[in-house]
Amino acid sequence: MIYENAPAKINLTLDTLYKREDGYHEVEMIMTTVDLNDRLTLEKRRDKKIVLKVEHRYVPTDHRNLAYKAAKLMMDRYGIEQGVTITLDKAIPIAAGLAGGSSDAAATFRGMNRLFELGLSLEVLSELSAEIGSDIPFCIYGKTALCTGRGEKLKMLPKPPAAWVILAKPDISVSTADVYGALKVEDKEADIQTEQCVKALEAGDYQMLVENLGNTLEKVTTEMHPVIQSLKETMQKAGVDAALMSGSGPTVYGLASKERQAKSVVNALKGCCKEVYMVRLLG
Ligand SMILES: C[C@@](CO)(OP(=O)(O)O)[C@H](O)COP(=O)(O)OP(=O)(O)OC[C@H]1O[C@@H](n2ccc(N)nc2=O)[C@H](O)[C@@H]1O
Ligand SMILES: Nc1ncnc2c1ncn2[C@@H]1O[C@H](COP(=O)(O)OP(=O)(O)O)[C@@H](O)[C@H]1O
Repeated sequence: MIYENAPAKINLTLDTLYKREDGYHEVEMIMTTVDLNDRLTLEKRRDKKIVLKVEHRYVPTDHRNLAYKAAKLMMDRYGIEQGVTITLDKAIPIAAGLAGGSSDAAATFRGMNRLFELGLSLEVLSELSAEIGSDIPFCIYGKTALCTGRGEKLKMLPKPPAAWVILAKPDISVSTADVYGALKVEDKEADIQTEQCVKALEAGDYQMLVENLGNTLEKVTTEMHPVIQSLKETMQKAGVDAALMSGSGPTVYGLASKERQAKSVVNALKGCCKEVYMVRLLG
């Protein structure tokens, strides 16, 4: 039996450059992992089936699940003659902008590689995984990276300085495709400081980092769901060092350097958001 951890990610930056001929957006974004993890176990089966066990109302257990897709792709590509039972224990909120499904898929790629002793490098897994999702290559490594192209081209970066992350997931689901679909040129007015953010990571400068977070999709999703703005304001009033929406949303995260500060942000969110997590940056 193989165990794999699937950590959530947050976007420190997300800049959309232009819409490409293939319908995807060319992006430039810095992502890092946080200590909120789905857990997976993988076991071989004698038949050729992929059996996925997940106890969650909104998570499919068939070919629509990204972990299922990852297992199927590995079996087809590497001619694996046995099947696999994957047990998935979800902790990351669904359709939240935290790449839960992508991270599960990445963990499945790594797990299948180990279970069937394929000896593939993370680089090979990362390249293969781009066939089923733009965020999965990043999740294969699960560290801190500058992601370009449609998100699949990676340049690894130093991990961010230690900090607490408060995640607030409002009770709504957001489709990534809908958010990208609603993006207009005017939404790009916000200047996203990718380069400054890279420099802050290279210098290990927390203050510089929190001053240079940004996400072009925040405006788009906030127009659909104004609750995002109010969560951000609640966090700011409670004294976070920075607050931002992650990915296509709707999760808003706040960064805090001190534990006491993070706890008071969690308290301030009571009553306005049911799903709140206080975790650490992993990077
Ligand atoms: C916004 C981000 C930021 O990290 O994440 P989430 O909010 O989903 O966590 C990603 O760009 C999401 O990546 P991922 O969720 O893997 O997207 P995919 O499955 O590849 O694509 C879903 C849909 O989003 C749109 N899409 C995705 C990526 C991209 N660079 N441009 C796009 O326009 C396309 O309409 C595509 O059909
Ligand atoms: N392993 C998975 N975990 C969660 N959702 C999944 C998974 N595989 C496929 N999905 C589907 O993908 C959608 C978005 O998944 P998720 O990765 O949680 O969101 P996001 O891309 O915003 O981080 C969900 O609505 C769900 O139906």
